[in-house]
Amino acid sequence: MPPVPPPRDTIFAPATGRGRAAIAVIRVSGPAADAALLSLAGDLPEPRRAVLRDLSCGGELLDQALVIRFAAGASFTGEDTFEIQGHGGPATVSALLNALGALPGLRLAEPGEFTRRALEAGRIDLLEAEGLADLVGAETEAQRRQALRSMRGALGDAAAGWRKRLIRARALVEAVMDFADEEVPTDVTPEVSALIASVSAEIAEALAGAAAAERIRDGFEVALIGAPNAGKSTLLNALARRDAALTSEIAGTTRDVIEVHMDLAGLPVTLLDTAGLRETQDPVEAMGVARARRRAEDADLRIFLQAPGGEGPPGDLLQPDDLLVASKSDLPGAPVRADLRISAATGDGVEVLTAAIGDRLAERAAGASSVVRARHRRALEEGATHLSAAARWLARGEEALDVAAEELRLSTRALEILLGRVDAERVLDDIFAEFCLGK
Ligand SMILES: Nc1nc2c(ncn2[C@@H]2O[C@H](COP(=O)(O)OP(=O)(O)OP(=O)(O)O)[C@@H](O)[C@H]2O)c(=O)[nH]1
Ligand SMILES: [K+]
Ligand SMILES: [Mg+2]
Repeated sequence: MPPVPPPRDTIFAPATGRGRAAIAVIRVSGPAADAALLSLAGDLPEPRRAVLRDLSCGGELLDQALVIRFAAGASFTGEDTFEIQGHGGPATVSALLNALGALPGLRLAEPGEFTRRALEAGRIDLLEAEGLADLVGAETEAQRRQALRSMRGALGDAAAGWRKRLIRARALVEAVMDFADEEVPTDVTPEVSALIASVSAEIAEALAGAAAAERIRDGFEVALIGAPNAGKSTLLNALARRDAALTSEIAGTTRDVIEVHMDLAGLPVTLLDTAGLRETQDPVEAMGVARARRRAEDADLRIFLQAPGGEGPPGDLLQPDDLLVASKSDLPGAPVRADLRISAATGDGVEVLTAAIGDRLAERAAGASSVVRARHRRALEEGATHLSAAARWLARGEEALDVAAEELRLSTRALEILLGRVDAERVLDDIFAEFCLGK
């Protein structure tokens, strides 16, 4: 006899954020959900109907709340589920959570556990779960749009289509192999080659937009660089609208890289304030300068600041798209070669600079594909590698058909890993660690 699976816990968690609020939503899912609702509300309402109920525990009234019940098979998790839309005060939420925790078979959910159950029940697939995690975490407009596309299956649909074509390609190759010594009815090589070429081209196109998509998800890095006292930290504070970095008239004030996260024209941006670039005998400042160079090199965009009479741009750090900014435009001094002029002290030109940064990043963001995670990119790169190997073996003719078929199988497998149809367990913990409680 197969071992009997242990009875599944019924899980509950607040689905809305902590703190004072008009309404808090608490979600409950699992086999004991109906019994729990019956005990709290005194009856079992019809599914998918919002009903007002007095919720009590041991004769004590806890809240008057809206309750919605979802039956197994017609809920997000696939299980019996109900939601309480109660009053949002922290004490009310605590009282409801305590009451739920005291009921038999109920326990607090782990982060992401509702979504995990939805995935296990086949209500959503791995890529949709990832999109959902991104949507819950989305802080800017570009992230919201991208996550919503992921959640609605943008990459999943494409990958499923590629997989189908590659399975056909492999079936064709294997059919020829089965005819080994007989007359092959038709030459299938042109169709197989065409299938491989078209899928390869589409994967290559998706991969070309991966870097931009990953940036939209994780944020673009923009580094402020320049000589000491160019006004980098003062500009950072002006852009962040808060005192994020120390500023002073002493050259070499900033040492560590200071990061400020912000929403710039709908795009997620991490601004980096860095140590002023110069030769220095001070070992700690020298470490700061080395760090500044490293981070500036890795950043998506560099803003080089030059104050009147200040040092010009270093030839080795700047790239064609970077911005040259003349700083402290309120001060007299010989004009320097620059894309624009700003004064962080008066605020002059700061908005123009923000717009220029936004334009440059928006141009890059426009090239984004639906390959939003490193996991997706690696799976597609692997698939593409096996596809080009398959194409090479196919070109060798009949004696290499079995190797070509094997390479086609491996590329299909890479797509299945992407889709979460194989090997999903391995990535689940990473994905669900990102979720907040109650999702
Ligand atoms: N007049 C004027 N002074 C400025 C402006 N921006 C910064 N300053 C002054 O210039 C000095 C240096 O500014 P910081 O922001 O510390 O310069 P920094 O580039 O971060 O310097 P390090 O961290 O030492 O590399 C401070 O005294 C600022 O008040 C500006 O737009 N106009
Ligand atoms: K300074
Ligand atoms: Mg500074």
